[in-house]
Amino acid sequence: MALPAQVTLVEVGPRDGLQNESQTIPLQAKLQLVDDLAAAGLPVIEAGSFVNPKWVPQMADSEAVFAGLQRRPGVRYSALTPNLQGFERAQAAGADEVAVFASASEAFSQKNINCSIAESLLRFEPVMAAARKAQLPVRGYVSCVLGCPYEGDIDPAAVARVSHSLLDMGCYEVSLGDTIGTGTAGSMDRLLTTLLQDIGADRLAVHCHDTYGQALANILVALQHGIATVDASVAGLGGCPYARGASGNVATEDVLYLLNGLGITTGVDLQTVVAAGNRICAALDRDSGSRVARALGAG
Ligand SMILES: CC(C)(COP(=O)([O-])OP(=O)([O-])OC[C@H]1O[C@@H](n2cnc3c(N)ncnc32)[C@H](O)[C@@H]1OP(=O)([O-])[O-])[C@@H](O)C(=O)NCCC(=O)NCCSC(=O)C[C@@](C)(O)CC(=O)[O-]
Repeated sequence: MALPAQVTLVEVGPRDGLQNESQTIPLQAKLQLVDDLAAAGLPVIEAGSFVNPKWVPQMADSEAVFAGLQRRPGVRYSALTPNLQGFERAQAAGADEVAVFASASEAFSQKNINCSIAESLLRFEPVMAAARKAQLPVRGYVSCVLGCPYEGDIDPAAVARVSHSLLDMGCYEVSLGDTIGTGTAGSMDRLLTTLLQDIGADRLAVHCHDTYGQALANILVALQHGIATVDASVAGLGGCPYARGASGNVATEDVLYLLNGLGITTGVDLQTVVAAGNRICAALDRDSGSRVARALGAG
C-alpha cells in the first residue's frame, strides 16, 4: 500500500512523558514545553491528565496547566480522563478533547486503572455520554497491544475486541499502545492485518514506546498499512508508572526525521521540536532520548 501523503503527529510528551518523572516539575517548565511544542506546529498536544493525583502525582497540577496555556489557533489541547470525575475536571479546565484508556491485558488493566477491562468500558459510558453532550471529541487508547509486562504476548483478537468496543461507544479514533515497547515489525504487521480487516486505517493511531529500539520500524510498518496518525513524545520523555523498565514513547524528533525523509507532510518544524526537547531536558537535567536531537547537537 502507498504511504500516506500526510501524517498527524500527536504529541504526548507533556502527559505520557512527564507523568513518569521522579522529580517534581515546575508548572512554568510544563507551560513552556507545551508552548514550545505548539510553536513547532504540533497540531494535537496531550497537555495533562485528570487521574487520581495519589496515583500519578506529576499530573496533579493539570488544572493549572490548562489554565496557564497560551492557546495557539489550530492546536488541540487534550487530556486523559479515566472516569466521569476526570472528564468533569477536564471539561472545567477547558480541554479541547479527552481520551479514555483501556487495555488489551486484564492484568495491566487492574494495575493501571484498578478494574477489569469490562469494568473500565462500563466506566467510560458516562464519560462518552457527557462528552457527546459537551460536543467534545473522545480518543480511545488500548494499552499492551504488542505485549504486557504481566501477561507477556497478547492475542491480536483481544486488541480487536477492545478497539471495537471503544469505537462502538463513540471514540473517533483508537491509539494502539505498545506500552512496553516489545513489539517488532513482525508483530505490528500481524496486529494491523487483524485489525484492518474491519476497522478503517483512518480510525487507528500508533503509540510506540521505544524500550527495545523498535519503535521507528514499527511505525514504518503502520504507515505501510495506511495509518496516518502517530503518537510521539518530545526527547523520548517518559515511561509508564505501571510498566517497570518501559522507556518513553518514541521521540517526536526521530519520527519527524523519518517522515521528512519519506516526503510525508506533517506541518511540524524539526528544528523547533529539537529546541523544545533540549529546553525541557535542560530543565529536568537529563539527556535527550532523541537520537536525532543528539546528532544535531553534536554537529
Ligand atoms: C482510574 C482511577 C482513578 C481509579 O482509581 P480508584 O482508586 O479505583 O478509584 P475510586 O473510584 O475507588 O476512587 C478512589 C479515590 O480516587 C479519587 N478519584 C477517582 N477518580 C479521580 C479522578 N479522575 N481525579 C481525581 N481523583 C479521582 C476518588 O475521589 C477517591 O478519592 P478519596 O475518596 O479516596 O479521597 C485510578 O486508578 C487512577 O487514577 N489511575 C491512574 C492511571 C494512570 O494515569 N495511568 C497512566 C496513564 S495510562 C498510560 O500511560 C498508557 C497510555 C495511555 O499512554 C497508552 C500506552 O502507552 O499504553
